[in-house]
Amino acid sequence: MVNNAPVVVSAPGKVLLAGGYLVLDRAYTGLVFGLDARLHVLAQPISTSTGVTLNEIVVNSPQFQGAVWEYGYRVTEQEGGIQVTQLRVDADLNLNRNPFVETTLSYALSYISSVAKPTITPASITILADNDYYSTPSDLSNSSTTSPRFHVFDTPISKAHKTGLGSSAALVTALTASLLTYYLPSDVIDLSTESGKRKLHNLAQAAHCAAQGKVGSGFDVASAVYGSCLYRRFSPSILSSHTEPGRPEFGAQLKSIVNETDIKWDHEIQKNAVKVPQGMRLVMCDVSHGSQTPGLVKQVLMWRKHNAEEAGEIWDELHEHNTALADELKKAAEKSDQQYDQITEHFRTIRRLIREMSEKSDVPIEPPEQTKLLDACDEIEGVVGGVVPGAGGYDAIAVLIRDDESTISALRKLFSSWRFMSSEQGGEEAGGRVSMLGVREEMEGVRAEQADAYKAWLQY
Ligand SMILES: Nc1ncnc2c1ncn2[C@@H]1O[C@H](COP(=O)(O)OP(=O)(O)O)[C@@H](O)[C@H]1O
Ligand SMILES: C[C@@](O)(CCOP(=O)(O)OP(=O)(O)O)CC(=O)O
Repeated sequence: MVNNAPVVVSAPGKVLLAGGYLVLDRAYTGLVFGLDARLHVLAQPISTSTGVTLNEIVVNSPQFQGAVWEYGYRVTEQEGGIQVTQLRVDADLNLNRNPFVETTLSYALSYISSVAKPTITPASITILADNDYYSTPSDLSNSSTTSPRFHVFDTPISKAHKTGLGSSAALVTALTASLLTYYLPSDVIDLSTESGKRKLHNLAQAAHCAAQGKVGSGFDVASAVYGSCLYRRFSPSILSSHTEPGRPEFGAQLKSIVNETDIKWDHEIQKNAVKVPQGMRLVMCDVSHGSQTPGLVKQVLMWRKHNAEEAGEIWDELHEHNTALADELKKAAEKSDQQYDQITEHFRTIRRLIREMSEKSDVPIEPPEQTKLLDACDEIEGVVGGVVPGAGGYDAIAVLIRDDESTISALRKLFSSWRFMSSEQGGEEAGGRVSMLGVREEMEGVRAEQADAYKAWLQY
């Protein structure tokens, strides 16, 4: 029996410490850490005083201006699932759409109505992002003022400066999880079990790929569900042949894909392979106004295609050190006499190989400005090693450090005077600042939260 009591689910952000690009290919794995910056999604019955029509789901993201999206929904014929339509869209149809929210609603509600026949009652959904997902003015000056739990920005979400922690994957995962928990009884899906998590993973990957309009490796959704892990991707063909929401058979096809009725998903999640030694932590640093690097993946893959042998050698060597890094971290976490020299060596080799890949492909994965910054971090006592995470470029660095005040304040001091010049931005004036985010690694993935802790956002 479903009681539609308020539900809150959170999912972590991510950093791909090792395995960028390689993880797109099933032959390789990615070392991904979940982060303690979470995206929280509240689902609750809608309060009728807002003049809600019969079948309506209202989603809002109260940290941003104008971030309210209202949707109508209806059951379609021929097992098409549930069709979701945005209501009251402005004259300019593109004006205020949120493709990640809209697609996730279509996918999750279609799945829900295909596995059981619950009444999809009107609901209010609230999205809250931990502060480190976006640069706030206090980050930019590296000051240590205490900020409210959920910072309210004076901009629309499209203008917020993202710090690259994977907000859309965490949002899609937490939204999917909260809808599943809100509408389905626990004997149909229970997210605290392995099989429940697996279904959540499959459904969130399907929704995230559809919303993005492309099939990435899925490491971000995987870590949002499972937390830190060594990840091997699923075969893209699993998601290549289903129809669109609202079309005949969509609901039935989605149910079969998510429940693995015909085809088994072949992703691999190794939770046990990933550890951080006690007394160490990851630090994420954001380069404000760093250039966007959307074309990197295309260019790297094109280079690999045309230089298969050369690329293959670099990728195999990189993979060896990526997995060795994970192994050494785990070993250091499991024994008491802690020696980090091997870990430092793997970081350095990984960086050398990434630079080689950058040069050969002519893609700025670890561009010279990032090399300078990472080298300067390496000089600090207590820094074990650092890399450009994920796809690299100018946006961020990730550093493994000894978790003590002296290392952290030495890094802060370094960043406080650092002016970042990317050649793409050109000239002295364009220097961005580097700021240390408050986030660190976290092992846990998706998590059911106590609704009481979100009282200020509950309608009753
Ligand atoms: N707090 C939020 N509230 C509502 N939507 C969000 C929020 N955070 C992210 N999103 C959705 O995710 C999109 C950002 O996704 P994307 O550009 O892929 O960035 P990221 O790399 O952080 O995942 C936003 O445009 C919005 O649609
Ligand atoms: C290149 C990649 O392997 C890693 C990209 O990692 P990022 O962390 O840079 O990704 P975004 O959050 O989308 O910016 C692509 C992939 O695995 O999908």
